Amino acid sequence: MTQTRMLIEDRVCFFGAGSMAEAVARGLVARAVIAPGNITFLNRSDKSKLEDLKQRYGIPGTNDPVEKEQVLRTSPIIILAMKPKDAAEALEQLGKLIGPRTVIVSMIAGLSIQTLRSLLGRPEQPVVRTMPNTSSGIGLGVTGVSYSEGLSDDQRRTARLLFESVGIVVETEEEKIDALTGISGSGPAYVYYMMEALIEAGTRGGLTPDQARDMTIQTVLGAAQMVRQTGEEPSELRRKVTSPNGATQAAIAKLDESDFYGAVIRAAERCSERSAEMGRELEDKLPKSDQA
Ligand SMILES: NC(=O)C1=CN([C@@H]2O[C@H](COP(=O)(O)OP(=O)(O)OC[C@H]3O[C@@H](n4cnc5c(N)ncnc54)[C@H](OP(=O)(O)O)[C@@H]3O)[C@@H](O)[C@H]2O)C=CC1
Ligand SMILES: O=C(O)[C@@H]1CCC=N1
Repeated sequence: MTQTRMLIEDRVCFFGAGSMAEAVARGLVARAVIAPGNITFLNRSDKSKLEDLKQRYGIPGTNDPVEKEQVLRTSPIIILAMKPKDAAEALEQLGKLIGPRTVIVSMIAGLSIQTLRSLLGRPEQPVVRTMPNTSSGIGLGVTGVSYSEGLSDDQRRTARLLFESVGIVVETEEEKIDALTGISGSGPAYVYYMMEALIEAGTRGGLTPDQARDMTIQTVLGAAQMVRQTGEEPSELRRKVTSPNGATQAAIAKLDESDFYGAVIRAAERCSERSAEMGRELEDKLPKSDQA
């Protein structure tokens, strides 16, 4: 039997098997970018999660310390997918296992390339810092990407392909990744929050929960597609909904009373700031001599 050639033939390990690792891996497998057998999930304790991932996507995983070490030693691409609070310990372990050509792809919010390399104890390791979002799981992700020096063209291409296969990629200077986190990394949560409120308003108005949900989904999808397909600015499209002295104008006035527009901007800015703070908290774990 001939095997289909995949876009990525290298083995990829997700160091961490939570929401974000699952979203990216699910997209990669669904789009036949990489064979499930060439991916490995690693976690610490949650064996049932690994079994569930194996069943749903055919991707193997382990939380056995000896097997984990073996996978980390031999994977040419390792995607860091643990929470920032767990990163220092994991990177200290990882630094002792990898070779100089292993590509480390980090999805960890706030963690700079420099701090990451210092925590690994490998100042020249090829590193790709990314900020994806969970919509990668359905091929509609947005991923910000920054590269360290020392990556070959092939390594860059493969890293880019990992995320391009599950959405759009925005290559940017590393300083902009925290700002990007405030828009696209966390952005889905703001949209879901607004959807929660719309569903609640619908049910308060007498619609069934299912009706309110379906209407809210289609409204958000339709509005996003309108911006994309018409090429018009959101402000212009909003104007077209808003009849003078009509119902929308009354609704927008209510939003303005609560400074909705300002609140969204402040939320995105606070998110970016928090991302940078988390990075500094990780930097503080380094010996003083290694801190920037
Ligand atoms: N969720 C999101 O929308 C986004 C998240 N990110 C970033 O992605 C990263 C992961 O987030 P998320 O997926 O939400 O987190 P989750 O809590 O869902 O998953 C974290 C995973 O890391 C594992 N883990 C922690 N320490 C270790 C270790 N030493 N060895 C092996 N596995 C370990 C956990 O295993 P166990 O459960 O067994 O302890 C768990 O599987 C974070 O750094 C976050 O900043 C970036 C963009 C968007
Ligand atoms: O909440 C967090 O810290 C991560 C970063 C972007 C989305 N989730």
